[in-house]
Amino acid sequence: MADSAQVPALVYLVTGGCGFLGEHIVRMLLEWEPRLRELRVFDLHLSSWLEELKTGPVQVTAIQGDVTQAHEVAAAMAGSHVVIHTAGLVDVFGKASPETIHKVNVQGTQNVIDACVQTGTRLLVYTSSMEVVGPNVKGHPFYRGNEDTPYEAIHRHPYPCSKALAEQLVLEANGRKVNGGLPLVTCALRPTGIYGEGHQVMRDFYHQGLRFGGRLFRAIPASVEHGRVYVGNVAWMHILVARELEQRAALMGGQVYFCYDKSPYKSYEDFNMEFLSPCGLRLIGTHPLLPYWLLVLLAALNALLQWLLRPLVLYTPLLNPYTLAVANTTFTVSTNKAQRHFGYKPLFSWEESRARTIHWVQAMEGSAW
Ligand SMILES: NC(=O)c1ccc[n+]([C@@H]2O[C@H](COP(=O)([O-])OP(=O)(O)OC[C@H]3O[C@@H](n4cnc5c(N)ncnc54)[C@H](O)[C@@H]3O)[C@@H](O)[C@H]2O)c1
Ligand SMILES: CC(C)CCC[C@@H](C)[C@H]1CC[C@H]2[C@@H]3[C@H](O)C=C4C[C@@H](O)CC[C@]4(C)[C@H]3CC[C@]12C
Repeated sequence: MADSAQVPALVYLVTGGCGFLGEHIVRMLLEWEPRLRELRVFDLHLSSWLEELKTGPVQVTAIQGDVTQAHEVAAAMAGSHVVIHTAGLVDVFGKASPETIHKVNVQGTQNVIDACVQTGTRLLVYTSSMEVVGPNVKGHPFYRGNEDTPYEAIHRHPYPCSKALAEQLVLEANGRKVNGGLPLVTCALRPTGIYGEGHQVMRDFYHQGLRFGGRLFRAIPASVEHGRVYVGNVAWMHILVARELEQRAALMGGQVYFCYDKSPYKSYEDFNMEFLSPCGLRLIGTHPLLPYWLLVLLAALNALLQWLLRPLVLYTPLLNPYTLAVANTTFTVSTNKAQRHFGYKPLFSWEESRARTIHWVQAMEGSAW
């Protein structure tokens, strides 16, 4: 790779670069990677904001493509030095079939690895997920654990299954010889629940609150901790890993890192209220308003309705047996592995992450603000 002197010589490829996380990675790379010569943004759906990025000093190349098509991935990758593979089908609501989720998340990742080998791209950073670990099907809590905390990772849902398989492929590919004879260096980042500007589920909660006259109703006990991390800090971790991976290949190659920052440990709903309260919404109840057994029943009913209605319409409510189990199981991380291995410190403080997210909610269309 090019010398670390500020010669803009590097070509980066970001798959899924138009998604929620991908957009933050793309914008941050342009701001924080002085060695960047060309940034290739590969996505199934290209966003219009890419156009405004094309006027800067770095060449931004938008590539409409599908990670499930090996030849498209290889063509996009030819001549690139680093690939950040963040494209994925994030579906825990039953919008896509299990086969499609597997195809995009697992076969798509295999195609990225194969393209690295074929084209001689040596550095691969993969966006994995906390869900590779848990919560598991038994609902065991993971309380402020780290990358070495023992936990029974057993999944049935297609999304965590696909992320676990894909992560395994990426880690196993570390050290494989790429075209030219040098070894591939890979590593996987595992964000917990990401929040921040552009977060679709936060948008959904906000609009649901507006429909209920500015009220949301507590469903999950406040004592259940759910790990959250600011999107800007997740993007920053990707940029640091990509930057350090070659120099620290022996230490970082084949490793996994949870994504973390200073966001507080709270329940999923209480955490959301950090942003939604200043935008005029209230969370009703200090305890869940419905007993848990009734929520389980409603979630099961939603699953049944989804199945019955599937021939007619796609019914994908937020509440289903899987989302209820994830929201209702403590899963939080406490680690400093990323700091020890590649000097990560969050770029955004909790106060700044919070302020930016609130500002985004307030600017949302239909906002009560
Ligand atoms: N959102 C979270 O809380 C969270 C948490 C942990 C991990 N992740 C992981 O982070 C990554 C990004 O997630 P996100 O929340 O930004 O999701 P997103 O849906 O906003 O972004 C995913 C992007 O991938 C693209 N994509 C999907 N299928 C594709 C295909 N076949 N070919 C090319 N591009 C395709 C989409 O068009 C989209 O732009 C995913 O891999 C996800 O598993 C997300
Ligand atoms: C029970 C209802 C009242 C609340 C439903 C909330 C539910 C939609 C939320 C809760 C937790 C969320 C997941 C969690 O933050 C982490 C991830 C990992 C990531 O890889 C993909 C997204 C996902 C699964 C979040 C999806 C939305 C969930 C389930």
